Amino acid sequence: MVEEQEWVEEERRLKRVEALLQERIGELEPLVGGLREQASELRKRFWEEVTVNASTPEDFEETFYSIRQQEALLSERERSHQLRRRQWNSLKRLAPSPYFGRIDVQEAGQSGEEAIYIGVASLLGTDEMSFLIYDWRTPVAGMYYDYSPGPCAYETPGGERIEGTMKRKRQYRIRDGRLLDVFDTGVTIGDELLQQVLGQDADNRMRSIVATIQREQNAIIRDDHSRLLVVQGAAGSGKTSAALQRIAYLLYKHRDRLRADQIVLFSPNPLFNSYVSTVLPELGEENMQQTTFQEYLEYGLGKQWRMEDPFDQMEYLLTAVGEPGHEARLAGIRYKASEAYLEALQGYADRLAAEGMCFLDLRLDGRVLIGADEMAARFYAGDASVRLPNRIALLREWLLRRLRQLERKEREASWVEEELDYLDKDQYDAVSGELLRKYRRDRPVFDFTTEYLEAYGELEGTEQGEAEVFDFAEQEEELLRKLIVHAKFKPLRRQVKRLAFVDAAGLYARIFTEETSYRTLTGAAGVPGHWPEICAQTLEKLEQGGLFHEDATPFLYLKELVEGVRTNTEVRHLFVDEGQDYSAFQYRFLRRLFPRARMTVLGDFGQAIFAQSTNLNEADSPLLRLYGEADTRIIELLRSYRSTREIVEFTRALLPGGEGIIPFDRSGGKPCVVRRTGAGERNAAIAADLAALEAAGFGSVAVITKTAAESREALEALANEGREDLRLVTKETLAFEKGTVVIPAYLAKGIEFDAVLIYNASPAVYGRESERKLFYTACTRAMHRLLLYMDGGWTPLLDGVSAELYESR
Ligand SMILES: Nc1ncnc2c1ncn2[C@@H]1O[C@H](COP(=O)(O)OP(=O)(O)OP(=O)(O)O)[C@@H](O)[C@H]1O
Repeated sequence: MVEEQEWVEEERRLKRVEALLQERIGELEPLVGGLREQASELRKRFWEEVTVNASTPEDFEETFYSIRQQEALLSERERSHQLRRRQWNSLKRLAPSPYFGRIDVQEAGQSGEEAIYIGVASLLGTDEMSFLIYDWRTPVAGMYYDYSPGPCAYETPGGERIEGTMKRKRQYRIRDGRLLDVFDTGVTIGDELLQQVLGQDADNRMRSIVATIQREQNAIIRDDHSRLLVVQGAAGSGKTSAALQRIAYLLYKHRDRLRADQIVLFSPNPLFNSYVSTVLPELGEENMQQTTFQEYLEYGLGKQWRMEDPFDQMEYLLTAVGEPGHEARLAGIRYKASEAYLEALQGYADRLAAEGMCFLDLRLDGRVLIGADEMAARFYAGDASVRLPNRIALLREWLLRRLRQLERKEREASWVEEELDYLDKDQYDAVSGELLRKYRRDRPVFDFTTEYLEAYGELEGTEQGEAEVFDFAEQEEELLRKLIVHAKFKPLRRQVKRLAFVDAAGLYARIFTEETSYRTLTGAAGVPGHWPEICAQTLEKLEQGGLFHEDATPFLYLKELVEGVRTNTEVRHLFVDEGQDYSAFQYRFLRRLFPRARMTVLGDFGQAIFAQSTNLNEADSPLLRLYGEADTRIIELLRSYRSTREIVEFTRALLPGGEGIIPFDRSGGKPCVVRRTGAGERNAAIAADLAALEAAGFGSVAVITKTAAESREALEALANEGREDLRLVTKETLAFEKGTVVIPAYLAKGIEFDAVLIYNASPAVYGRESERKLFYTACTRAMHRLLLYMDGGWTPLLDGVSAELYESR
């Protein structure tokens, strides 16, 4: 707290700022409403104000200018409405808590010092020159996060370095215009304030953290130079928070050339999307585009594949341990995630330039019209130096031409005759009537035959009029034949245009059938262990029209090597959250997909629960190779903010190397290990604890299970204990809501709860070393309370944890 005199001054200043804010809001309010009405009125009356007359060239010109003038007026109104509205919005956002920080800085060579107040938007004084509040994203405000009192510096937008001395650093807590606290702070940004913020209950939405951004987080937010920024951060260290503030920063800094839709965030699941969706709007920015990798795969591969999603893959791996084929599947997943496999596919595609392309027959009612062999012959007769996708495009053009020829021939086929007979009168009339109408339009029809000939000639591509006089009925039949065949060939043409004549599945399947040729592809690296079994599993799945999750990206990649690459050059910034869950293969894929984007990857290898995970910051991480070390920056976050000190001390003991994780000093009870005999007693204990936690005011509580199957089991068991109100979260759940939920660990990733109850921490559930990270991920979701239940023995994963770090009951 500060001296009384200073408090009075701060209050006085706050009042002044507030008065100004209210005045500005009052001035803008009618304008914002008024302009919007004017613009919408103008839009409604757009055509009334325009004189439309096209009788003479002069009239036409006048009409043209009249439209242009209206258009210009409208867009000017709309622009100024948008600008005013933005100003008004930011003033409204400032009003309840205009600023949260202040630094007093004396620039080198200047005598006086300036008090720089920092808030979520800027506010100019009445002179329109001086800043009463600086937006937290301005360069000068950056010093607030980067320095403690003493020498400081910042870089102007022009790149000039300004040095000075920070004389004071102060924090405020202002709510609804009332000054609640003022702290002068030293090294870190107000531990007191952070204590208060972190001590609050979990929201059903992520919160903005601008007032308490820590120095190491600020480095992530304001990194302007790296092509690839990798953040390896412990659970709860603020990676997702920093990513969202970074997006807000980028949108502010590059506001004249970067739009929110040019930023894409890949998130772990749809539920997470809803969890983070309010942060940017709270900061006055639009949300970026959000997607999951799975969504992209579905878009890229279309609907014809029954694609396994990552959660089903995870369920299989967790539940089928020890079953035949499990190990091979795991080996397959790891191999298919690797750069070696990506390179093998490239080699395979290169070889296809000379031989081995697979095509699919084009068939009409089961009859081969153009055979795969014919296509292959045509394909390989072409110039071998032309790139594969271009050769496919040439083949496509050839196929379309061939189809046109075949279509013409087909008109004489007997099935057409039959179809003609089956045309009912209505269809008949409709078809011929439609045609005739088309060609008679705007013209009085005196000579039926001439009309007909014209239409016919046009369709045939021949000159009309040369032919002798036709019998109409005969011609009509010919025309109908043409239409019938044309309609019949339509799906074939569409198929060809969509390149469906390329047998992508066959090409992919080949890799798993020809071991010898495959070995030559992989060179010295050879194929992974369990190869014959991996082949059998993959082929079986493909034959069923399915695709394992681990095959989806490689399959799409191979398809694109052959058919042409899809890229998105609009996107400028790509954010990958839970980055440890992406494979080296997927990173290479993403880089190719967004060639003009900078990438920010945030993750925690301690939470690498998927089999294809990537270690983000180890010495030979594939991420370092992605853009090269010179263009890559790695930042490590070790301080964990989410959980109490006791929870962090407990959870870090679960991880080898976890000692490096530093808890933020916020106290709560120790984690509690509850041991009961038998599932019935365990469930009763959970139900009783849930009631106690809710009664204690914890609004967001999660019973975390290992799998979806266990979640269903828990839901039923707890319902039998009288808790029929619990909500089950599944991979289909789209919106995150407060309350008490039952959720599998892998869906709780990235999300937090006031209290977490580990449904069953017995060895039968968490018995394997490979489940350590999943267990760790589940436990680290807790902010204030962590309880673990077991019947019978302990999970061996707790063996290394000192008994001092938890309570037993
Ligand atoms: N500087 C900060 N000030 C206030 N709160 C913070 C700060 N940094 C992080 N937090 C809070 O800590 C919690 C964890 O943050 P976040 O979810 O961003 O961490 P994470 O590293 O993405 O975690 P995980 O990897 O476990 O999902 C959130 O409640 C967040 O608001």
